[in-house]
Amino acid sequence: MNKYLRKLDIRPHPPHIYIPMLYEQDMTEQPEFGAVLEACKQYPRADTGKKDFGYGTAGFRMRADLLPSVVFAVGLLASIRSRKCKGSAIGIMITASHNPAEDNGVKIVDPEGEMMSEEWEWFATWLANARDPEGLVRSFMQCMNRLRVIPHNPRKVIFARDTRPSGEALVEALKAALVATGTEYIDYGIATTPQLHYLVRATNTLGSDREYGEVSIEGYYKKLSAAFMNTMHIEYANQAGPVYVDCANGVGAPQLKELLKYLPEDKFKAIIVNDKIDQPDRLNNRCGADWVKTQQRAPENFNGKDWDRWTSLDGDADRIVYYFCEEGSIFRLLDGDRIATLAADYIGELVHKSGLGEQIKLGVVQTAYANGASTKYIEKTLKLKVEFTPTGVKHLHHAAARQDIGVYFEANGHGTVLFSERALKALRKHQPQSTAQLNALTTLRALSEMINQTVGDALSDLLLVEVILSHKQWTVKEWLSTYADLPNKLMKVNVMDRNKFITVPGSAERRLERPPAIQPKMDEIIAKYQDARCFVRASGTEDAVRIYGEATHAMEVEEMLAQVQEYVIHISGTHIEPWVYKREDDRIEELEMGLRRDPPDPLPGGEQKTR
Ligand SMILES: CC(=O)N[C@H]1[C@@H](OP(=O)(O)O)O[C@H](CO)[C@@H](O)[C@@H]1O
Ligand SMILES: [Mg+2]
Repeated sequence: MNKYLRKLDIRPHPPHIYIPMLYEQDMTEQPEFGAVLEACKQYPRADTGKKDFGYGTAGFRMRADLLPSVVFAVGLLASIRSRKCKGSAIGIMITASHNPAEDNGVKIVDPEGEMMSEEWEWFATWLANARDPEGLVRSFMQCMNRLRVIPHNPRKVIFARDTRPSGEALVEALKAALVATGTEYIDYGIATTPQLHYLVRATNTLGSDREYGEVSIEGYYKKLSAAFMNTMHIEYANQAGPVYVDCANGVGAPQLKELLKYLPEDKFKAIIVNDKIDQPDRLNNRCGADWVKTQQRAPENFNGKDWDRWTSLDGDADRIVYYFCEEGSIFRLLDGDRIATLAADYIGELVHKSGLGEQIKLGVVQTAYANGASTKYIEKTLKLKVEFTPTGVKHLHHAAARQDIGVYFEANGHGTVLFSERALKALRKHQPQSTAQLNALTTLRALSEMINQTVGDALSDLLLVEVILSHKQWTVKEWLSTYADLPNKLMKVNVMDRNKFITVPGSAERRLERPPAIQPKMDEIIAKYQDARCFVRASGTEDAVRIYGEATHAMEVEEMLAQVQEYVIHISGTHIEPWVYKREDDRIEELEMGLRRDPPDPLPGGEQKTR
C-alpha cells in the first residue's frame, strides 16, 4: 500500500442502525436505478484497503487519483440534497485548497451558500465508501428513503473547480452522476471557493427580496467592486503604496486579475506575485497563506522593501494573511487574529458613529488558537464580547451568525464578518442626524455588500483590510502596534491514536477530559509560568495531536511545551516526529541557527470532523 493510502483518515463505517423506510417499494423500479448503476461502473472505487474515505470540515480531500468514485458519490448526494431542499441549487466545489497540486478534494455547499449541514456528512461518507456499483446504487436509494426525499422533486447543482489539472477528470465523474440522476447543472469552470459559495446563494435568492447579486462570476466582481467604490465615497486610496498579493500560483491569480479590471487604480492598486497557474507543481509550493503562516516567513518571489504591504492567499482563495519586513529584515506576520481585531475595531467604530451603537451589537468569534493578546485587546480595549468555538470555520460561522454583526477569523486567516438580518434592517431604516452619521452609515452599508456573507473570502477580505487601512490612513506599522502578540508556539505530535485525546465538552477544546491523567499534569506544568496557557487537542484534519502554548516569555513557552510534549508522548505510548511552527521573533534566530525544520508532506487523508 502506498504512503498516501496508509495516511488516509480512518472513519468508522456508518452505524447499522435500522431506520424504517418511507417507501417500501422495489428499488429497481426507480427510474434512476439503471442509469446510476451503468454510470458508476465507469468510476470504480479505488482500493484503499480497510481505510474509509471521510467527509470532514473541508469535505473529502486526498490524492486526486483516488477521488473519481468519491466525486461521483458526492454528485449523487448533492442531487438528493437538492431534492430535499425543494429544488434549490446545491453547490459542489472541487479543490484541495492549500494542499499540494497532486491532491484534490470535493465539498458540498448548501442553498444559502454555507457548508453542507453536518448531519448529512454521514450520508456522504456512506455513499463514498460503497464497495461496488450495486452497493452504491443500493445506498443511494436508501439515502433517499432514510432522508425522506421525494424522488421526483426537481434538482439542480452548480459547481466549479480550482486550477488543479486533475479537476477536469473529476468534473467528468461529477457530470456523469448528475446526468444519471436527471439533475440540472451549471459548470462554472475555474473559480475560487468563495465565488462558488456566492453563486449558490445568488442563484437561490434570485427574484426574492433577499437577492444576493447577479448570478455570474462577473456579478460577483461587480458586487464587490461597486461596494468597494461606495466605501470610498469620501476617503482616498491608501497613500502607503500598493498591496502585493502572493496568489500561491492558484486560482486567486486569474480571479484577482479579473477583479482588478473593475477597480480604478487610483483607489486600489495591487501587484500580483506567484500567478503561474500553468505550472501546477508550483501551486502552494513555498508560497501561499498556509506556507507563510506555518513557516513564518515570506514566500518565494518576495522582494518587498521594509514596510511594504504583502499578503498571501491560499490555493482556493478563501484564506488571507498579511505580512511585511521591518528594518533589519525582521519578518512580521499579520494573521487572522490581526484581521479580526482590525475589522472589529473599525466596524464597531462605524456602528457607534452612525448612531446605531444602542441597536447593533458586535461580537467576535475566535478559537483556542487565537493569541491571548488579541483576545485581551478585543475585550479590554475594544470592549467587545469574544465567543470561543471549536476549531473549524463552520463552528465559527454559526456562532458569528448569532450576533448582530459577528466577526470571525481563525488565526490562519480564514474568516469573514456576518451582518444579521436585524442589523441589515437597522442599517436600511436608520435616518442619520448629521453628516458624520451619514458617512458612517454609507460605509457600513457598503461593507455589508462587499464582505462575503457566505464564507471566508480572501478577495473580499483583501478589499476589507485595504478599505480600513486606507480610511485610517494606517500603514502596517500602525496596524502591528495595536497590541503585542504573546510569545507562542504550535506543535504537532504524531501519536499512536489521536482519538484517545478527547476534550471537555463546552471547553472550546481548551481542556482535555481523556486520557484522564493528562489535564491535571498539564495544569501543574502551566502553573509554573506567568500568564501561561497551553492546551492539547486531536487534529481534525491530520493524524496527530496539536499542542499550543503561550506565555509572557518565549523561553518559558519552550520549556512548558517541551514538558507537555514529553508527557503526551509518555501517555500516548508513542511518538513519531514533532514539528513546530511559531509566530514570534525568536523564530528568525532559529532559522539562522538552522534549528528550524520544514513540515512533513501535507497529509492527503480525508478531513475529519473536529471534535
Ligand atoms: C490549528 C489550525 O490551524 N487548525 C486548522 C486545521 O484544523 P485541525 O483540526 O487543527 O487539523 O485545518 C482546518 C481546516 O482547514 C482549519 O479550519 C483549522 O484552523
Ligand atoms: Mg482554502
